[in-house]
Amino acid sequence: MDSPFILVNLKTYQEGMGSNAHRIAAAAETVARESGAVIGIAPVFTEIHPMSHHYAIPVYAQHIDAITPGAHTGHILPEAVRSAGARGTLINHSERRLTLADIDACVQAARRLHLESVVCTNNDSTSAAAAALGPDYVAIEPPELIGSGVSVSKADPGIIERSVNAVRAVNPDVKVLTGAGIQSGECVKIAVDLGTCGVLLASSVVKADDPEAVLRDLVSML
Ligand SMILES: O=C(CO)COP(=O)(O)O
Repeated sequence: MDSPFILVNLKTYQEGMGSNAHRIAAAAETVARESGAVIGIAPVFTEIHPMSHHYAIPVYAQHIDAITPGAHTGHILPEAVRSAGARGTLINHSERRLTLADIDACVQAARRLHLESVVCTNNDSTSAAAAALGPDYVAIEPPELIGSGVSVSKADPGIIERSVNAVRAVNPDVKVLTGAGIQSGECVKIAVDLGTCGVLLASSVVKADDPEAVLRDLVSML
């Protein structure tokens, strides 16, 4: 198996901005180096460039828009994310839902620009639909557990298992992540044992007093 992948979404939490964001990125770099896990970070757009240039960790955008260069105002151009140094991008996060047509266009734009695509889904049917678009990753996150402090690995392992099976049946090249309430090494181990290649998480790291300790715990059982 590839190295496990821990992707930390800083969202727009106050605790994930400015110097806090850099503290989390530095912690991710340290723990990734120590453990061999791949720890990525998805900061606000304006931090993509500084983070991708200062830290030896992959940096992801939280969203891209399904547009090409031209007359659009206030959109997130995939080419701009790429040139800011992003390794990849989330697409269709629960807090930034897109139409199916736009998800497809975003996956195609990411492929064209050599950006990794992480399409977020809310159940096993949408996981299967997302896999049909051929992204690099599908990330299953039950919306009701996001930010709840209740881990999908413990509260709903069935949705992870069904999504892994659904994605494999449609396109075995697509890797699966899971998220929502992930907070410990045990949560990550359950997710990996169920066939995912890692987790997508936010609050347990972003809001922690000691993000490095939480990251170290997340990779402790791999
Ligand atoms: O939405 C998420 C990651 O993108 C999950 O958020 P929490 O880890 O805060 O539940």
